[in-house]
Amino acid sequence: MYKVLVTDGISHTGLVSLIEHPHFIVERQPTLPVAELKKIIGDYDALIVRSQTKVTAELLEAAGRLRVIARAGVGVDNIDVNAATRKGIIVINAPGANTIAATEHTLAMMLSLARKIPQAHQKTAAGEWDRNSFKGVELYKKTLGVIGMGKIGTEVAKRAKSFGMNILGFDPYLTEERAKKLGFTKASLDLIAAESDFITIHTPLTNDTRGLVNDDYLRKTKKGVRFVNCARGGVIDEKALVRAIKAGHVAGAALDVFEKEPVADVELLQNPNIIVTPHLGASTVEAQEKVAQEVSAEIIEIFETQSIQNAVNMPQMSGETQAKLQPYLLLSDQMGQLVIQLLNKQAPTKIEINYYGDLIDEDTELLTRTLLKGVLSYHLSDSVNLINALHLLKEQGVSYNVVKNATNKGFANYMELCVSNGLETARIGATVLNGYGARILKINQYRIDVKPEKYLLYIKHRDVPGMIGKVGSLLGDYGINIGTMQVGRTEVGGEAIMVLTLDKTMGSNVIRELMLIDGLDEAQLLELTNVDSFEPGRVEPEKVESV
Ligand SMILES: NC(=O)C1=CN([C@@H]2O[C@H](COP(=O)(O)OP(=O)(O)OC[C@H]3O[C@@H](n4cnc5c(N)ncnc54)[C@H](O)[C@@H]3O)[C@@H](O)[C@H]2O)C=CC1
Ligand SMILES: O=C(O)CCC(=O)C(=O)O
Repeated sequence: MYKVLVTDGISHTGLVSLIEHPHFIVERQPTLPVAELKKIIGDYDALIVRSQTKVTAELLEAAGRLRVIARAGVGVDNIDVNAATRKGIIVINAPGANTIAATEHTLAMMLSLARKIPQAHQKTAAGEWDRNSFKGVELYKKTLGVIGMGKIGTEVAKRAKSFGMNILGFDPYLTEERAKKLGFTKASLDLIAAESDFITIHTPLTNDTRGLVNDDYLRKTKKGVRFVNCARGGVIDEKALVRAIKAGHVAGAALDVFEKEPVADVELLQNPNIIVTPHLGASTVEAQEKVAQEVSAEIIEIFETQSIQNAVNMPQMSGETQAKLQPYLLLSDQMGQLVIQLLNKQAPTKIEINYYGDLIDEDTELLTRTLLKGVLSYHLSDSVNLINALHLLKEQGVSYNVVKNATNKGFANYMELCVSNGLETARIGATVLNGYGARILKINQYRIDVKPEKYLLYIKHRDVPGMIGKVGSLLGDYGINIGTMQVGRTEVGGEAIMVLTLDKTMGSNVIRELMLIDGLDEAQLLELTNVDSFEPGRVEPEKVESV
């Protein structure tokens, strides 16, 4: 028998297939703090949560037999996916099952904002008959800027169009053709700011989208613009939003999600031009049944047939293949993450993967998917997984090609990932060294030898004396410790690169200062999401991995 623990408010009807299944015992608990959950989690094989339960690394330490964590929804930001992956626990979600609920909530919020319905309700319910204070605006013939044209963004835009709105959409994966086909205009963020009367957010919260709507962006928006956020708190800088509303530049905002939930910020809650709901986007009977049905079916499938549909991390592999490919999986994901950052975070149109050495005799499908997932996850976040990476690639119109080369590159195994957007190309080559672990051996045309770490500083410069000292001393001035440093060049005195591993992140001000160094052409902080940051004082033993 498999024991499943269900926390948070998950639909009973949606769980019926699991409850009635002879091989499963389902037990329910209310939302529990980590300390309480820790005491019981060791008894369970699967855990089903919504967004309130925090599935932390600390909790997972106590989860001795847990094989599956199911998020009855889309965003898995309440789950430490890296910690789960490290423990070999599959994390699944239900993408798409709450799209309509979140879409309709967004429209309800937009209409409520336009017509001040919550404010009018409050006054009328209190016994006042005030017909003067609540004059609204129409959506008809207004421009709606949609930031994030994935499942929800697209559905919102379709419905807003039927209100007679003009739609401007921004998404790195939105093509002119798709926008045209749907009757929208593909726009830049700046065009959305300049033209929109309403702006709605539908992106996940990523390094790129955190604080996307900040003071700078708000300054570029049209006076009187109204914001809706039913995606993730943190994409809009709440303090900046309140400032812009108080200054009379932004007319109002409708927020379902917040930087910190439950929200307690009185500046937000008591502002007469801001309306709020407590993260209700997915809270419909239908969506809750559907997300619970989807994760129940998936849990049954995983335990009964070992097949996985919507794994957010990686599928469980068995036996020989797992042992052979395991050392390359993390590296492949890291290569994907790095290459897209080197491509200046532009969506790719073409990807080429080359395998050399021992790898050409293996079934590299899983590595290919992991490399592609690494590339796509920069923009698609939790929506992309090993199962759907190829499908999403096709959907986004990105071509990819895999080549197994009989020649070797002087290493027992070697992988090269090359990504292009039609104008620029970025390339990463890497290997797993027997006894030493993963190494990045090539960035674009330059040879290097770098162990992947959380923060990598990539610098392009002229190969002239003194460059290393200038960079090192500037970082020292900011208290940024350098872990390792590597240089690579194609010819003496020509172009060169420097790659430094850093013990902590750095601000854009440091990058700006680096760029002032004579002979330094480019400086970029590359960040890996699947590596823990270095803790000062901790000596990292070299991992001995078999290839
Ligand atoms: N309020 C609520 O209860 C709910 C909130 N959500 C949240 O809504 C968000 C969107 O969900 P879906 O549409 O299902 O996901 P999706 O993966 O289908 O769409 C997300 C889109 O955002 C785009 N994107 C990523 N980075 C971007 C950037 N920097 N600028 C512009 N676009 C960018 C991606 O390319 C993708 O097309 C997620 O964060 C999800 O967790 C989803 C359901 C309910
Ligand atoms: O479970 C919920 O109500 C939250 C839904 C959500 O935010 C998501 O699916 O990403």
